[in-house]
Amino acid sequence: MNAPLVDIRDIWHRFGQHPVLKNVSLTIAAGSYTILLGPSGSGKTTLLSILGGFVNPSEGKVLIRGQDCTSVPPAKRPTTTVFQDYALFPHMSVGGNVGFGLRMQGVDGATRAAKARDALALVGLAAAFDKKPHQLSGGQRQRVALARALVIEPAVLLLDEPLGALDLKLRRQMQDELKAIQKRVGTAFIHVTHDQEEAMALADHCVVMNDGRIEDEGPPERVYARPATRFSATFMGESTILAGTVIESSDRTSTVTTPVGPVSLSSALPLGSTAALAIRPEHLVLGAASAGTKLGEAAVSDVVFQGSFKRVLATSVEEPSLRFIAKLPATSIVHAGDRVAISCDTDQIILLTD
Ligand SMILES: Nc1ncnc2c1ncn2[C@@H]1O[C@H](COP(=O)(O)OP(=O)(O)OP(=O)(O)O)[C@@H](O)[C@H]1O
Repeated sequence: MNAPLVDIRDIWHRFGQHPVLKNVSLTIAAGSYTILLGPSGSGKTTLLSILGGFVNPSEGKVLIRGQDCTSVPPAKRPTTTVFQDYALFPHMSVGGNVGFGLRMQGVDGATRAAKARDALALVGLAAAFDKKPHQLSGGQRQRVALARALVIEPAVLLLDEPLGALDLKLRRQMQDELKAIQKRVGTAFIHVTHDQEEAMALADHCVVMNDGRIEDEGPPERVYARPATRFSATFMGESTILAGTVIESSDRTSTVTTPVGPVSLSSALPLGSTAALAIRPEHLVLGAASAGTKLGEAAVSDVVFQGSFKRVLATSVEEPSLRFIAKLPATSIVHAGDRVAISCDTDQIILLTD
């Protein structure tokens, strides 16, 4: 197997007494798009700052291309960071901004201008070379920041909430562009966000962080379909969670008591252990009799039309603290106040390990 481009080993980080990263290890493959996803305070930015050389970890190592970079200052390591506020120089032209890093490296003016033009072309802004940052839109300024980072050809590009300042529509547009640019240049991107849709749209490799630890990591399709933990199942997309105890177990099957009655699974689990089951919204069936697992009756509390589908919230009649979250076709006829039978395809029940 090829050595990873970035190898993060056993990182702990404390601000004062407070540990914000707790034994984080992670490898990043060359050419990959990695998303660090997690709620506010989970340690994403701290990890990115350690990768960029802005923060020295309390313990652990960062190797880039096999070299120990843990204590190497930002300008001397093969990484560049794109910050959320872009940090463009307002008095300098777009071309000057993009060529700035090369100027710091002592590259001559003609080469700088040529490389800055190429980098601007790469992000679709060739015509903006002589403009000033204030003449550009938010999305364009974001692309200038990206060109400025890419022009110095880093091995790893670090992006801290790069789309955070954009409105939702532009944000989704820029996601497509970011992904296309990353594939074009082939540089490894490591991108911090708390937006799970952004993670699913962009990542080859998604790292779910919670309270200073990595909860789950893998291709977003895998993290979504088979989340490793309960946190991952609720943070990367939504789930209905049923918690219970294993009351029957054989070589290949188990039965778990849940607030809505016993549920059989095709996995062997230790008798008496606790289990959490997650069901994705698109796998819940409302109303119509289903051949799958019956989950009792529920009262529909809210129906939200979302264009291509309806998001339905319903409260279990058997266990009022249990809330079902379902996603139904936009044409479904369902109203708040309806009482419906709930079921799901047994094969789609996700067993969570924590
Ligand atoms: N310079 C600092 N001094 C003290 N505590 C800090 C410092 N920077 C971050 N923290 C704390 O470390 C924890 C992790 O912060 P971090 O910014 O890494 O999280 P995050 O997941 O990136 O969150 P957000 O999405 O809000 O930026 C938080 O509890 C934060 O308050």
